[in-house]
Amino acid sequence: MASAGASPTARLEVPFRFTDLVDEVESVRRDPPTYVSRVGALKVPSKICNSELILVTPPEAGPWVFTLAVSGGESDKEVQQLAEQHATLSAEAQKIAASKVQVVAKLKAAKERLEEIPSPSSEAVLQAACSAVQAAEDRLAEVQEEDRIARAAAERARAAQEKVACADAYNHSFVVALQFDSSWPVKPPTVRFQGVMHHALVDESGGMLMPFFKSIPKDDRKVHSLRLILEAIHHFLIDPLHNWGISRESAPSRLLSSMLAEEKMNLARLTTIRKYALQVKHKELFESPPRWREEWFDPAFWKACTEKTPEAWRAILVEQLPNEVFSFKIFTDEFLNMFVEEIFNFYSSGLPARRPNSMNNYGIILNEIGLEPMIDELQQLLQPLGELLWGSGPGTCWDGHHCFIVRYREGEDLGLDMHTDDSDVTFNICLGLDFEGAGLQFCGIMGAANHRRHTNTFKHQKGHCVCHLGRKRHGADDISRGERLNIILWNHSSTYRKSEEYEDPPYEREEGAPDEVCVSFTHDRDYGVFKEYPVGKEHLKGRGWCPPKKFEYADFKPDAKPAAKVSSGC
Ligand SMILES: O=C(O)CCC(=O)C(=O)O
Ligand SMILES: [Fe+2]
Repeated sequence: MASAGASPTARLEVPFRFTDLVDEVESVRRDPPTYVSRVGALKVPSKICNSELILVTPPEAGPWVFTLAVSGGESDKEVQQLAEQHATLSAEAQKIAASKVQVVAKLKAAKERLEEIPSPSSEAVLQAACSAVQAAEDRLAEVQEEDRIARAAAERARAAQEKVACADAYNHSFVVALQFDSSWPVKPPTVRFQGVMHHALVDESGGMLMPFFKSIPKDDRKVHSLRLILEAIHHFLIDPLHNWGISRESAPSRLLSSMLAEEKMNLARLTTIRKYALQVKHKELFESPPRWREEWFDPAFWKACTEKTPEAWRAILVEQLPNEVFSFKIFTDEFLNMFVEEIFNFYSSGLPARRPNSMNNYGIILNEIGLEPMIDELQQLLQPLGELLWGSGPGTCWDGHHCFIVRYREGEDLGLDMHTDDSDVTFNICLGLDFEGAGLQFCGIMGAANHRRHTNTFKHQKGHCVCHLGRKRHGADDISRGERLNIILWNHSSTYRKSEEYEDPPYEREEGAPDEVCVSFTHDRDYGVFKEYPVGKEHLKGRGWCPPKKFEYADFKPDAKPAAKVSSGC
Protein backbone atom coordinates (compact mmCIF):
# COMPACT_ATOMS: atom_id res chain seq x y z
CA MET A 1 0.00 0.00 0.00
CA ALA A 2 1.39 3.40 -0.91
CA SER A 3 1.77 5.69 2.04
CA ALA A 4 1.28 9.47 2.01
CA GLY A 5 3.07 9.70 5.36
CA ALA A 6 0.08 11.22 7.20
CA SER A 7 0.42 12.18 10.84
CA PRO A 8 -1.05 9.94 13.56
CA THR A 9 -3.19 12.89 14.75
CA ALA A 10 -4.97 13.10 11.40
CA ARG A 11 -5.57 9.34 11.58
CA LEU A 12 -7.36 9.82 14.90
CA GLU A 13 -9.35 12.79 13.70
CA VAL A 14 -10.63 11.15 10.52
CA PRO A 15 -11.16 7.46 11.13
CA PHE A 16 -12.07 5.08 8.31
CA ARG A 17 -15.78 4.65 7.76
CA PHE A 18 -16.92 2.40 4.94
CA THR A 19 -20.12 4.45 4.49
CA ASP A 20 -18.02 7.60 3.90
CA LEU A 21 -16.08 5.81 1.18
CA VAL A 22 -19.32 4.61 -0.41
CA ASP A 23 -20.67 8.18 -0.28
CA GLU A 24 -17.60 9.50 -2.08
CA VAL A 25 -17.87 6.83 -4.76
CA GLU A 26 -21.58 7.49 -5.23
CA SER A 27 -20.98 11.23 -5.46
CA VAL A 28 -18.49 10.61 -8.30
CA ARG A 29 -21.01 8.33 -10.00
CA ARG A 30 -23.81 10.93 -9.74
CA ASP A 31 -21.71 13.89 -10.75
CA PRO A 32 -18.49 12.72 -12.43
CA PRO A 33 -15.79 15.21 -13.41
CA THR A 34 -15.70 15.77 -17.19
CA TYR A 35 -12.61 13.57 -17.50
CA VAL A 36 -14.17 10.55 -15.74
CA SER A 37 -16.25 7.79 -17.36
CA ARG A 38 -17.19 4.10 -16.93
CA VAL A 39 -17.59 4.42 -13.16
CA GLY A 40 -17.64 0.90 -11.73
CA ALA A 41 -18.79 -0.47 -8.40
CA LEU A 42 -16.81 -0.59 -5.17
CA LYS A 43 -15.97 -4.29 -4.85
CA VAL A 44 -14.15 -6.54 -2.42
CA PRO A 45 -11.67 -8.62 -4.48
CA SER A 46 -12.26 -12.35 -4.23
CA LYS A 47 -8.63 -12.97 -3.24
CA ILE A 48 -5.72 -10.99 -1.83
CA CYS A 49 -2.08 -11.95 -1.52
CA ASN A 50 -1.06 -12.16 2.18
CA SER A 51 2.35 -11.42 3.66
CA GLU A 52 3.42 -15.06 3.04
CA LEU A 53 2.57 -14.52 -0.65
CA ILE A 54 -0.36 -16.91 -0.47
CA LEU A 55 -3.72 -16.04 -2.00
CA VAL A 56 -6.42 -15.87 0.66
CA THR A 57 -10.03 -14.69 0.89
CA PRO A 58 -9.92 -11.14 2.24
CA PRO A 59 -11.19 -10.49 5.78
CA GLU A 60 -14.41 -8.51 6.32
CA ALA A 61 -12.63 -5.14 6.44
CA GLY A 62 -11.73 -4.77 2.80
CA PRO A 63 -9.75 -4.01 0.75
CA TRP A 64 -12.15 -2.44 -1.73
CA VAL A 65 -11.40 -1.95 -5.40
CA PHE A 66 -12.99 0.81 -7.44
CA THR A 67 -12.43 1.00 -11.18
CA LEU A 68 -13.24 3.84 -13.52
CA ALA A 69 -11.80 5.48 -16.62
CA VAL A 70 -9.83 8.73 -16.34
CA SER A 71 -8.90 10.73 -19.38
CA GLY A 72 -5.91 12.98 -19.95
CA GLY A 73 -7.95 15.22 -22.27
CA GLU A 74 -8.60 18.93 -21.85
CA SER A 75 -4.94 19.86 -21.84
CA ASP A 76 -3.98 23.10 -20.16
CA LYS A 77 -5.23 26.13 -22.16
CA GLU A 78 -2.15 28.24 -21.47
CA VAL A 79 0.09 25.47 -22.73
CA GLN A 80 -2.08 25.11 -25.83
CA GLN A 81 -1.68 28.82 -26.59
CA LEU A 82 2.05 28.61 -26.12
CA ALA A 83 2.14 25.73 -28.55
CA GLU A 84 0.26 27.76 -31.13
CA GLN A 85 2.88 30.50 -30.75
CA HIS A 86 5.58 27.97 -31.54
CA ALA A 87 5.21 28.23 -35.32
CA THR A 88 5.20 32.05 -35.27
CA LEU A 89 8.17 32.28 -32.92
CA SER A 90 10.23 29.76 -34.86
CA ALA A 91 9.55 31.63 -38.13
CA GLU A 92 10.58 34.87 -36.44
CA ALA A 93 13.76 33.25 -35.09
CA GLN A 94 14.59 31.97 -38.56
CA LYS A 95 14.10 35.43 -40.10
CA ILE A 96 16.35 37.02 -37.49
CA ALA A 97 18.98 34.32 -38.01
CA ALA A 98 18.87 35.01 -41.77
CA SER A 99 19.28 38.77 -41.25
CA LYS A 100 22.24 38.04 -38.94
CA VAL A 101 23.87 36.19 -41.84
CA GLN A 102 23.29 39.23 -44.09
CA VAL A 103 24.71 41.66 -41.51
CA VAL A 104 27.79 39.44 -41.01
CA ALA A 105 28.31 39.50 -44.79
CA LYS A 106 27.95 43.28 -44.85
CA LEU A 107 30.48 43.67 -42.05
CA LYS A 108 32.93 41.43 -43.87
CA ALA A 109 32.50 43.46 -47.10
CA ALA A 110 32.94 46.77 -45.21
CA LYS A 111 36.14 45.47 -43.55
CA GLU A 112 37.53 44.28 -46.87
CA ARG A 113 36.80 47.67 -48.44
CA LEU A 114 38.63 49.37 -45.57
CA GLU A 115 41.69 47.17 -46.10
CA GLU A 116 41.66 47.78 -49.85
CA ILE A 117 41.87 51.58 -49.51
CA PRO A 118 45.44 52.58 -50.64
CA SER A 119 47.63 54.08 -47.89
CA PRO A 120 47.83 57.66 -49.10
CA SER A 121 44.10 58.30 -49.15
CA SER A 122 42.07 61.20 -48.10
CA GLU A 123 40.91 61.46 -44.52
CA ALA A 124 37.30 61.58 -45.78
CA VAL A 125 37.53 58.29 -47.68
CA LEU A 126 39.06 56.53 -44.66
CA GLN A 127 36.53 58.06 -42.34
CA ALA A 128 33.62 56.90 -44.52
CA ALA A 129 34.96 53.32 -44.68
CA CYS A 130 35.55 53.22 -40.90
CA SER A 131 31.99 54.48 -40.28
CA ALA A 132 30.60 51.76 -42.57
CA VAL A 133 32.49 49.10 -40.56
CA GLN A 134 31.34 50.65 -37.28
CA ALA A 135 27.67 50.78 -38.43
CA ALA A 136 27.80 47.13 -39.55
CA GLU A 137 29.37 46.12 -36.20
CA ASP A 138 26.66 47.99 -34.25
CA ARG A 139 23.94 46.40 -36.35
CA LEU A 140 25.49 42.96 -35.84
CA ALA A 141 25.47 43.43 -32.05
CA GLU A 142 21.77 44.38 -32.23
CA VAL A 143 20.88 41.44 -34.45
CA GLN A 144 22.86 39.04 -32.26
CA GLU A 145 20.84 40.14 -29.25
CA GLU A 146 17.55 39.82 -31.22
CA ASP A 147 18.68 36.38 -32.37
CA ARG A 148 19.40 35.28 -28.81
CA ILE A 149 15.96 36.46 -27.60
CA ALA A 150 14.11 34.91 -30.56
CA ARG A 151 15.89 31.55 -30.15
CA ALA A 152 15.10 31.44 -26.42
CA ALA A 153 11.41 32.23 -27.12
CA ALA A 154 11.24 29.55 -29.81
CA GLU A 155 12.88 27.07 -27.45
CA ARG A 156 10.32 27.84 -24.72
CA ALA A 157 7.49 27.42 -27.22
CA ARG A 158 8.98 24.14 -28.45
CA ALA A 159 9.10 22.80 -24.89
CA ALA A 160 5.46 23.84 -24.44
CA GLN A 161 4.54 22.10 -27.67
CA GLU A 162 6.25 18.96 -26.44
CA LYS A 163 4.08 19.16 -23.34
CA VAL A 164 0.98 19.33 -25.53
CA ALA A 165 2.19 16.38 -27.61
CA CYS A 166 2.60 14.52 -24.34
CA ALA A 167 -0.92 15.45 -23.25
CA ASP A 168 -2.12 14.28 -26.67
CA ALA A 169 -0.31 10.98 -26.16
CA TYR A 170 -2.44 10.44 -23.06
CA ASN A 171 -5.60 12.20 -24.23
CA HIS A 172 -7.55 8.99 -23.93
CA SER A 173 -9.70 7.22 -21.33
CA PHE A 174 -7.54 4.91 -19.25
CA VAL A 175 -9.14 2.42 -16.88
CA VAL A 176 -7.64 2.78 -13.41
CA ALA A 177 -8.18 0.60 -10.37
CA LEU A 178 -8.03 2.27 -6.97
CA GLN A 179 -7.59 -0.09 -4.05
CA PHE A 180 -8.63 1.25 -0.65
CA ASP A 181 -8.18 -0.25 2.78
CA SER A 182 -9.07 0.89 6.26
CA SER A 183 -6.16 3.37 6.33
CA TRP A 184 -8.27 5.61 4.04
CA PRO A 185 -8.61 8.63 4.05
CA VAL A 186 -5.37 9.17 5.96
CA LYS A 187 -3.49 7.16 3.37
CA PRO A 188 -4.26 7.11 -0.35
CA PRO A 189 -5.41 4.02 -2.25
CA THR A 190 -3.03 2.22 -4.57
CA VAL A 191 -3.59 3.44 -8.13
CA ARG A 192 -2.97 1.18 -11.11
CA PHE A 193 -3.63 1.62 -14.83
CA GLN A 194 -5.34 -1.61 -15.87
CA GLY A 195 -5.13 -1.42 -19.63
CA VAL A 196 -2.34 -0.84 -22.11
CA MET A 197 -0.25 2.07 -20.82
CA HIS A 198 3.14 3.10 -22.17
CA HIS A 199 4.48 5.56 -19.60
CA ALA A 200 7.93 6.03 -18.09
CA LEU A 201 6.54 7.12 -14.72
CA VAL A 202 4.48 4.03 -13.85
CA ASP A 203 5.81 0.65 -12.73
CA GLU A 204 5.78 -2.54 -14.83
CA SER A 205 2.25 -3.42 -13.80
CA GLY A 206 0.90 0.09 -14.51
CA GLY A 207 1.04 1.18 -10.86
CA MET A 208 1.64 4.79 -9.83
CA LEU A 209 4.96 5.39 -8.06
CA MET A 210 5.72 7.16 -4.77
CA PRO A 211 6.19 10.74 -6.12
CA PHE A 212 2.63 10.65 -7.43
CA PHE A 213 1.27 9.87 -3.96
CA LYS A 214 3.48 12.49 -2.29
CA SER A 215 2.06 15.25 -4.48
CA ILE A 216 -1.67 14.53 -4.08
CA PRO A 217 -3.33 17.58 -2.48
CA LYS A 218 -5.31 16.95 0.71
CA ASP A 219 -8.72 18.37 1.61
CA ASP A 220 -9.68 20.84 4.39
CA ARG A 221 -9.45 18.04 6.94
CA LYS A 222 -5.85 17.43 5.75
CA VAL A 223 -6.71 13.93 4.52
CA HIS A 224 -7.38 12.45 1.09
CA SER A 225 -10.54 12.82 -0.92
CA LEU A 226 -11.57 10.70 -3.89
CA ARG A 227 -12.14 13.72 -6.12
CA LEU A 228 -8.67 15.12 -5.40
CA ILE A 229 -7.15 11.75 -6.24
CA LEU A 230 -9.02 11.58 -9.55
CA GLU A 231 -7.92 15.14 -10.33
CA ALA A 232 -4.30 14.16 -9.58
CA ILE A 233 -4.55 11.18 -11.99
CA HIS A 234 -6.00 13.47 -14.65
CA HIS A 235 -3.15 15.98 -14.15
CA PHE A 236 -0.60 13.17 -14.20
CA LEU A 237 -1.84 12.23 -17.68
CA ILE A 238 -1.55 15.84 -18.88
CA ASP A 239 1.75 16.87 -17.30
CA PRO A 240 3.37 14.03 -15.31
CA LEU A 241 6.54 15.93 -14.39
CA HIS A 242 4.58 18.84 -12.98
CA ASN A 243 2.42 16.31 -11.13
CA TRP A 244 5.58 14.82 -9.61
CA GLY A 245 6.80 18.30 -8.67
CA ILE A 246 9.79 18.22 -11.03
CA SER A 247 10.56 21.02 -13.49
CA ARG A 248 11.43 19.98 -17.03
CA GLU A 249 14.76 21.84 -16.71
CA SER A 250 15.81 19.91 -13.61
CA ALA A 251 14.65 16.49 -14.88
CA PRO A 252 17.53 14.10 -15.71
CA SER A 253 17.96 13.79 -19.47
CA ARG A 254 17.66 9.98 -19.33
CA LEU A 255 14.28 10.33 -17.69
CA LEU A 256 13.18 12.84 -20.33
CA SER A 257 14.27 10.59 -23.16
CA SER A 258 12.57 7.51 -21.76
CA MET A 259 9.41 9.58 -21.21
CA LEU A 260 9.58 10.72 -24.81
CA ALA A 261 10.06 7.15 -26.08
CA GLU A 262 7.02 5.90 -24.12
CA GLU A 263 4.96 8.91 -25.22
CA LYS A 264 5.78 8.12 -28.82
CA MET A 265 4.61 4.53 -28.37
CA ASN A 266 1.40 5.63 -26.74
CA LEU A 267 0.83 8.26 -29.41
CA ALA A 268 1.43 5.75 -32.22
CA ARG A 269 -1.13 3.41 -30.64
CA LEU A 270 -3.69 6.17 -30.12
CA THR A 271 -3.14 7.48 -33.64
CA THR A 272 -4.17 4.11 -35.09
CA ILE A 273 -7.17 3.95 -32.74
CA ARG A 274 -8.21 7.53 -33.63
CA LYS A 275 -7.81 6.98 -37.37
CA TYR A 276 -9.61 3.66 -37.33
CA ALA A 277 -12.47 5.17 -35.30
CA LEU A 278 -13.31 7.21 -38.44
CA GLN A 279 -13.58 4.14 -40.64
CA VAL A 280 -15.01 1.36 -38.48
CA LYS A 281 -17.61 -0.86 -40.09
CA HIS A 282 -19.66 -1.87 -37.05
CA LYS A 283 -19.99 1.06 -34.66
CA GLU A 284 -21.70 -1.13 -32.07
CA LEU A 285 -18.34 -2.81 -31.40
CA PHE A 286 -16.76 0.51 -30.46
CA GLU A 287 -19.51 2.13 -28.36
CA SER A 288 -18.63 3.91 -25.17
CA PRO A 289 -19.52 2.54 -22.71
CA PRO A 290 -19.16 -0.83 -24.41
CA ARG A 291 -22.31 -2.96 -24.70
CA TRP A 292 -22.33 -6.67 -25.53
CA ARG A 293 -25.74 -7.70 -26.91
CA GLU A 294 -27.57 -10.84 -25.84
CA GLU A 295 -28.15 -11.85 -29.47
CA TRP A 296 -24.40 -12.08 -30.07
CA PHE A 297 -24.06 -14.92 -27.59
CA ASP A 298 -25.14 -18.53 -27.66
CA PRO A 299 -28.33 -18.68 -25.50
CA ALA A 300 -26.87 -21.20 -23.03
CA PHE A 301 -23.77 -19.04 -22.56
CA TRP A 302 -25.95 -15.96 -21.98
CA LYS A 303 -28.04 -17.91 -19.46
CA ALA A 304 -24.87 -18.80 -17.52
CA CYS A 305 -23.74 -15.12 -17.61
CA THR A 306 -27.06 -13.88 -16.28
CA GLU A 307 -27.83 -16.67 -13.80
CA LYS A 308 -24.29 -16.44 -12.42
CA THR A 309 -24.50 -19.85 -10.70
CA PRO A 310 -21.85 -22.59 -10.84
CA GLU A 311 -24.57 -24.98 -12.09
CA ALA A 312 -25.39 -22.75 -15.06
CA TRP A 313 -21.70 -22.53 -15.98
CA ARG A 314 -21.15 -26.28 -15.48
CA ALA A 315 -24.09 -26.91 -17.82
CA ILE A 316 -22.31 -25.33 -20.80
CA LEU A 317 -18.85 -26.77 -20.18
CA VAL A 318 -17.37 -29.68 -22.03
CA GLU A 319 -14.45 -31.07 -20.04
CA GLN A 320 -11.80 -31.82 -22.64
CA LEU A 321 -9.28 -32.80 -19.99
CA PRO A 322 -10.26 -32.92 -16.30
CA ASN A 323 -9.43 -29.65 -14.51
CA GLU A 324 -7.19 -28.49 -17.34
CA VAL A 325 -8.95 -27.92 -20.66
CA PHE A 326 -12.60 -26.97 -21.15
CA SER A 327 -14.70 -25.80 -24.06
CA PHE A 328 -18.11 -24.24 -24.62
CA LYS A 329 -20.09 -22.55 -27.36
CA ILE A 330 -19.94 -18.79 -27.00
CA PHE A 331 -20.90 -16.76 -30.12
CA THR A 332 -23.74 -16.81 -32.63
CA ASP A 333 -23.11 -16.67 -36.38
CA GLU A 334 -24.52 -13.11 -36.37
CA PHE A 335 -21.69 -11.99 -34.12
CA LEU A 336 -19.02 -14.04 -35.88
CA ASN A 337 -19.91 -12.59 -39.29
CA MET A 338 -19.93 -9.05 -37.99
CA PHE A 339 -16.66 -9.46 -36.10
CA VAL A 340 -14.83 -11.08 -39.00
CA GLU A 341 -16.05 -8.27 -41.29
CA GLU A 342 -14.63 -5.74 -38.86
CA ILE A 343 -11.27 -7.50 -38.73
CA PHE A 344 -11.00 -7.60 -42.52
CA ASN A 345 -12.06 -3.97 -42.64
CA PHE A 346 -9.11 -3.19 -40.38
CA TYR A 347 -6.73 -5.24 -42.55
CA SER A 348 -7.86 -3.31 -45.62
CA SER A 349 -7.51 0.09 -43.90
CA GLY A 350 -3.74 -0.35 -44.25
CA LEU A 351 -3.29 1.14 -40.77
CA PRO A 352 -0.25 -0.13 -38.88
CA ALA A 353 -0.93 -2.85 -36.31
CA ARG A 354 1.54 -4.34 -33.91
CA ARG A 355 1.83 -8.13 -34.08
CA PRO A 356 0.55 -10.04 -31.04
CA ASN A 357 3.84 -11.86 -30.38
CA SER A 358 6.97 -13.10 -32.08
CA MET A 359 5.23 -16.30 -33.26
CA ASN A 360 2.14 -14.86 -34.99
CA ASN A 361 3.02 -12.83 -38.04
CA TYR A 362 -0.45 -11.99 -39.34
CA GLY A 363 -2.45 -11.29 -36.20
CA ILE A 364 -3.79 -8.02 -34.82
CA ILE A 365 -3.86 -6.90 -31.20
CA LEU A 366 -7.49 -5.96 -30.54
CA ASN A 367 -6.50 -3.51 -27.78
CA GLU A 368 -4.54 -1.56 -30.42
CA ILE A 369 -7.49 -0.92 -32.72
CA GLY A 370 -9.98 0.49 -30.22
CA LEU A 371 -11.57 -2.72 -28.93
CA GLU A 372 -10.00 -2.64 -25.45
CA PRO A 373 -13.23 -1.48 -23.70
CA MET A 374 -15.24 -4.30 -25.35
CA ILE A 375 -12.65 -6.87 -24.31
CA ASP A 376 -12.63 -5.48 -20.74
CA GLU A 377 -16.35 -6.25 -20.61
CA LEU A 378 -15.94 -9.69 -22.17
CA GLN A 379 -13.30 -10.48 -19.58
CA GLN A 380 -15.71 -9.48 -16.82
CA LEU A 381 -18.41 -11.74 -18.33
CA LEU A 382 -15.95 -14.64 -18.31
CA GLN A 383 -14.53 -13.93 -14.85
CA PRO A 384 -17.06 -16.13 -12.95
CA LEU A 385 -15.96 -19.04 -15.10
CA GLY A 386 -12.33 -18.35 -14.20
CA GLU A 387 -13.33 -18.30 -10.52
CA LEU A 388 -15.19 -21.57 -10.91
CA LEU A 389 -12.37 -23.42 -12.69
CA TRP A 390 -9.19 -21.95 -11.21
CA GLY A 391 -10.43 -19.53 -8.50
CA SER A 392 -7.73 -20.37 -5.97
CA GLY A 393 -5.07 -18.87 -8.24
CA PRO A 394 -4.84 -18.03 -11.95
CA GLY A 395 -8.60 -17.72 -12.46
CA THR A 396 -9.12 -15.01 -9.87
CA CYS A 397 -9.09 -11.18 -9.91
CA TRP A 398 -8.44 -10.65 -13.63
CA ASP A 399 -7.48 -7.06 -14.14
CA GLY A 400 -5.54 -7.01 -17.38
CA HIS A 401 -5.55 -8.70 -20.75
CA HIS A 402 -3.74 -9.13 -24.01
CA CYS A 403 -6.25 -9.99 -26.70
CA PHE A 404 -5.47 -10.66 -30.32
CA ILE A 405 -6.46 -12.32 -33.55
CA VAL A 406 -4.40 -15.15 -35.00
CA ARG A 407 -4.70 -15.90 -38.70
CA TYR A 408 -3.52 -18.97 -40.62
CA ARG A 409 -3.71 -19.59 -44.36
CA GLU A 410 -1.67 -20.83 -47.29
CA GLY A 411 1.34 -18.59 -47.94
CA GLU A 412 1.20 -17.12 -44.41
CA ASP A 413 1.47 -18.79 -40.99
CA LEU A 414 0.13 -22.35 -41.21
CA GLY A 415 0.36 -23.43 -37.58
CA LEU A 416 1.96 -22.52 -34.27
CA ASP A 417 4.94 -24.06 -32.52
CA MET A 418 4.48 -25.63 -29.07
CA HIS A 419 4.59 -22.97 -26.35
CA THR A 420 3.07 -21.69 -23.13
CA ASP A 421 1.26 -18.34 -22.96
CA ASP A 422 2.14 -15.23 -20.98
CA SER A 423 -1.34 -15.59 -19.59
CA ASP A 424 -2.84 -16.86 -16.37
CA VAL A 425 -5.89 -18.29 -18.13
CA THR A 426 -6.32 -18.32 -21.93
CA PHE A 427 -9.59 -18.27 -23.88
CA ASN A 428 -9.25 -19.25 -27.53
CA ILE A 429 -12.34 -18.61 -29.68
CA CYS A 430 -12.66 -19.88 -33.23
CA LEU A 431 -14.12 -17.31 -35.67
CA GLY A 432 -14.04 -19.72 -38.60
CA LEU A 433 -13.59 -19.26 -41.47
CA ASP A 434 -13.60 -22.49 -43.44
CA PHE A 435 -10.63 -24.80 -42.84
CA GLU A 436 -9.32 -28.30 -42.34
CA GLY A 437 -6.54 -29.54 -40.07
CA ALA A 438 -5.28 -27.11 -37.40
CA GLY A 439 -5.81 -29.38 -34.37
CA LEU A 440 -4.85 -27.73 -31.09
CA GLN A 441 -2.44 -30.08 -29.34
CA PHE A 442 -2.11 -30.01 -25.57
CA CYS A 443 0.77 -31.37 -23.51
CA GLY A 444 1.61 -31.01 -19.78
CA ILE A 445 1.83 -28.03 -17.46
CA MET A 446 5.16 -26.17 -17.56
CA GLY A 447 7.47 -27.45 -14.83
CA ALA A 448 5.64 -30.77 -14.40
CA ALA A 449 7.51 -34.04 -14.96
CA ASN A 450 5.14 -34.76 -17.88
CA HIS A 451 5.41 -31.24 -19.32
CA ARG A 452 6.21 -32.57 -22.78
CA ARG A 453 3.85 -35.55 -22.79
CA HIS A 454 0.77 -35.30 -25.00
CA THR A 455 -2.55 -35.04 -23.13
CA ASN A 456 -5.23 -34.32 -25.72
CA THR A 457 -6.08 -32.80 -29.10
CA PHE A 458 -8.82 -30.19 -29.40
CA LYS A 459 -10.64 -29.69 -32.69
CA HIS A 460 -11.54 -26.04 -33.23
CA GLN A 461 -15.18 -25.37 -34.09
CA LYS A 462 -16.55 -22.06 -35.32
CA GLY A 463 -18.16 -20.09 -32.45
CA HIS A 464 -16.65 -22.34 -29.76
CA CYS A 465 -14.15 -21.35 -27.10
CA VAL A 466 -11.49 -23.54 -25.53
CA CYS A 467 -9.93 -22.44 -22.23
CA HIS A 468 -6.82 -23.58 -20.42
CA LEU A 469 -4.09 -22.38 -18.08
CA GLY A 470 -1.41 -20.24 -19.70
CA ARG A 471 1.20 -22.67 -18.32
CA LYS A 472 -0.25 -25.59 -20.26
CA ARG A 473 2.00 -26.43 -23.22
CA HIS A 474 0.10 -26.26 -26.50
CA GLY A 475 0.56 -25.67 -30.21
CA ALA A 476 -1.50 -25.61 -33.40
CA ASP A 477 -1.08 -28.16 -36.20
CA ASP A 478 -0.67 -26.77 -39.69
CA ILE A 479 -3.87 -25.90 -41.50
CA SER A 480 -4.30 -28.26 -44.47
CA ARG A 481 -6.94 -26.22 -46.32
CA GLY A 482 -8.69 -22.87 -46.06
CA GLU A 483 -8.27 -20.06 -43.60
CA ARG A 484 -8.61 -19.88 -39.79
CA LEU A 485 -9.06 -16.87 -37.56
CA ASN A 486 -9.25 -17.14 -33.76
CA ILE A 487 -9.58 -14.61 -30.96
CA ILE A 488 -7.04 -15.30 -28.24
CA LEU A 489 -7.72 -13.69 -24.86
CA TRP A 490 -4.87 -13.84 -22.36
CA ASN A 491 -6.16 -12.96 -18.90
CA HIS A 492 -3.82 -11.47 -16.34
CA SER A 493 -4.34 -11.23 -12.61
CA SER A 494 -2.00 -8.79 -10.87
CA THR A 495 -3.07 -10.36 -7.54
CA TYR A 496 -2.15 -13.88 -8.66
CA ARG A 497 1.11 -12.62 -10.13
CA LYS A 498 2.24 -11.44 -6.70
CA SER A 499 1.81 -14.92 -5.20
CA GLU A 500 4.57 -17.43 -4.58
CA GLU A 501 2.68 -19.95 -6.71
CA TYR A 502 3.20 -17.68 -9.71
CA GLU A 503 6.59 -16.23 -8.77
CA ASP A 504 8.26 -19.47 -7.82
CA PRO A 505 6.33 -22.39 -9.31
CA PRO A 506 7.52 -25.95 -8.71
CA TYR A 507 9.76 -27.45 -11.39
CA GLU A 508 10.26 -31.20 -11.66
CA ARG A 509 12.81 -33.31 -13.48
CA GLU A 510 11.35 -34.57 -16.77
CA GLU A 511 10.06 -38.12 -16.40
CA GLY A 512 11.30 -39.34 -19.76
CA ALA A 513 11.82 -38.46 -23.40
CA PRO A 514 9.10 -36.13 -24.73
CA ASP A 515 6.34 -37.06 -27.13
CA GLU A 516 7.23 -35.93 -30.63
CA VAL A 517 4.10 -33.82 -30.95
CA CYS A 518 5.06 -31.84 -27.83
CA VAL A 519 8.52 -30.62 -28.80
CA SER A 520 9.11 -26.97 -29.61
CA PHE A 521 11.74 -25.57 -31.96
CA THR A 522 11.64 -22.18 -30.21
CA HIS A 523 11.88 -23.53 -26.64
CA ASP A 524 13.57 -26.92 -26.55
CA ARG A 525 17.20 -27.96 -26.32
CA ASP A 526 16.58 -31.35 -27.93
CA TYR A 527 14.08 -30.61 -30.74
CA GLY A 528 16.50 -31.93 -33.37
CA VAL A 529 16.57 -35.37 -31.70
CA PHE A 530 12.88 -35.79 -32.55
CA LYS A 531 12.16 -33.62 -35.59
CA GLU A 532 13.84 -31.73 -38.42
CA TYR A 533 14.03 -28.00 -37.70
CA PRO A 534 11.56 -26.20 -40.02
CA VAL A 535 13.09 -24.41 -42.97
CA GLY A 536 14.26 -20.95 -41.86
CA LYS A 537 14.34 -21.97 -38.19
CA GLU A 538 17.63 -23.90 -38.26
CA HIS A 539 19.38 -21.01 -36.48
CA LEU A 540 17.35 -21.85 -33.35
CA LYS A 541 19.10 -25.21 -33.05
CA GLY A 542 20.89 -25.50 -29.72
CA ARG A 543 19.49 -22.19 -28.49
CA GLY A 544 16.50 -23.47 -26.51
CA TRP A 545 16.20 -23.48 -22.70
CA CYS A 546 13.86 -26.41 -22.08
CA PRO A 547 14.32 -28.62 -20.14
CA PRO A 548 16.54 -26.44 -17.93
CA LYS A 549 19.87 -27.92 -16.82
CA LYS A 550 19.50 -30.47 -13.96
CA PHE A 551 15.88 -31.13 -14.97
CA GLU A 552 16.67 -33.30 -17.99
CA TYR A 553 15.36 -36.86 -18.34
CA ALA A 554 17.84 -39.77 -18.27
CA ASP A 555 19.88 -40.05 -21.52
CA PHE A 556 18.98 -36.49 -22.54
CA LYS A 557 21.04 -35.28 -25.51
CA PRO A 558 20.92 -31.58 -26.41
CA ASP A 559 21.15 -30.36 -30.00
CA ALA A 560 24.51 -28.97 -30.97
CA LYS A 561 24.61 -25.32 -32.06
CA PRO A 562 25.07 -25.03 -35.83
CA ALA A 563 28.75 -24.53 -36.70
CA ALA A 564 29.60 -20.86 -37.22
CA LYS A 565 29.98 -19.97 -40.91
CA VAL A 566 33.66 -19.75 -41.84
CA SER A 567 34.43 -16.85 -44.14
CA SER A 568 36.29 -17.79 -47.30
CA GLY A 569 38.80 -15.05 -46.62
CA CYS A 570 38.74 -13.56 -50.12
O1 LIG B 1 -3.94 -21.09 -33.13
C1 LIG B 1 -4.41 -21.45 -32.06
O2 LIG B 1 -5.52 -21.94 -31.93
C2 LIG B 1 -3.55 -21.27 -30.83
C3 LIG B 1 -3.00 -19.92 -30.69
C4 LIG B 1 -2.21 -19.76 -29.46
O3 LIG B 1 -2.05 -20.64 -28.69
C5 LIG B 1 -1.58 -18.47 -29.16
O4 LIG B 1 -1.61 -17.57 -30.00
O5 LIG B 1 -1.02 -18.33 -28.05
FE1 LIG C 1 -0.98 -20.02 -26.94
